[in-house]
Amino acid sequence: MNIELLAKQFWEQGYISIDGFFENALMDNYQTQIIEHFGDDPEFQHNEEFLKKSNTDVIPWFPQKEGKDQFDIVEKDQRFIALTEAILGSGWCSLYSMVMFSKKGSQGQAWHQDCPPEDKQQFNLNRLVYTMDIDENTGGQTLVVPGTHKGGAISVGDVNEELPEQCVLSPKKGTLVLLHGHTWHRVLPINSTYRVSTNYRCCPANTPSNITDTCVYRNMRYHFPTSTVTKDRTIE
Ligand SMILES: O=C(O)CCC(=O)C(=O)O
Ligand SMILES: [Fe+2]
Repeated sequence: MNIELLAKQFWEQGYISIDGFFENALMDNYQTQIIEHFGDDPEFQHNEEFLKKSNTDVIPWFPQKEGKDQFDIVEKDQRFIALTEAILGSGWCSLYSMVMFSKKGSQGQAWHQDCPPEDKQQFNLNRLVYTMDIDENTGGQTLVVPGTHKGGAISVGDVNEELPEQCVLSPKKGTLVLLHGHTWHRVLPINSTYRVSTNYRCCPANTPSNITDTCVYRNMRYHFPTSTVTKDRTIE
C-alpha cells in the first residue's frame, strides 16, 4: 500500500476506494453484530419533514457508545491510522463510529455534503467500512462526484438527479472508502433485504466536534440535533 500516493489521489478526487482492506473474518463478525442489533424491522427515526424533503432513510447506530469493543479493532488498525494521518496531517481526531442501516425498498440517500463547505479547512472525513458486497443487484451503491470537495456548496436542483460527472462505487466486503465530507455523494435505492455501511468519522485538527450537525442537500440545509430545516434552498 503506497500511502503517499493514496493521500494524493484522495486530495485530487475527494475520495478513494480500496478493496480488500479488511479481512473477511472481521467483516463477518461486524455484520453479525449489526444484524443482531437491528433485527428484521427496525423502526424509522427521522421526522416526516426530513423524510419527505431529503429522500433519505437510514437508521444510525453507534456501537462504540454501547461498549461493543469489537468495533475498536478497525479504529486501532495501524494502516488505517497511517492513511488517515497522511490525508489529514497530525492532530486529527476521531468523531464517532456510526453504522448506517437501510431496509429493502429504502430510497437510500439523496445528494448531499455532510457539513457546510464554506470553510475548506473545516470538514469531516468519512472512513466507510463495508461488511457486505454492494452492487447493481443489491442496489445501494454509493455515487460520488469527483473533485467537488474543492467547489463550495452543492448546486440546487433535483435531489436524485443523474449527474454526468458522477462515479458509481460498488464496494465489496472488506472495502474501505475514504470520502471527504464536502464531496457530493448519494446512495442509490436498496433492492436487497438490507444495506449496511459503517462510518468511522474523523476530522482534521481544530475542527469542532459538531461539524456534521448540519448537512447540505440540494433543496435544504438540515440541522440533525434539532431536526430542523435551517435553510430552504429551493427559493435561493
Ligand atoms: O453509506 C455510504 O456508502 C455513504 C453514506 C454517507 O452518506 C456518509 O457516510 O456520509
Ligand atoms: Fe454523507
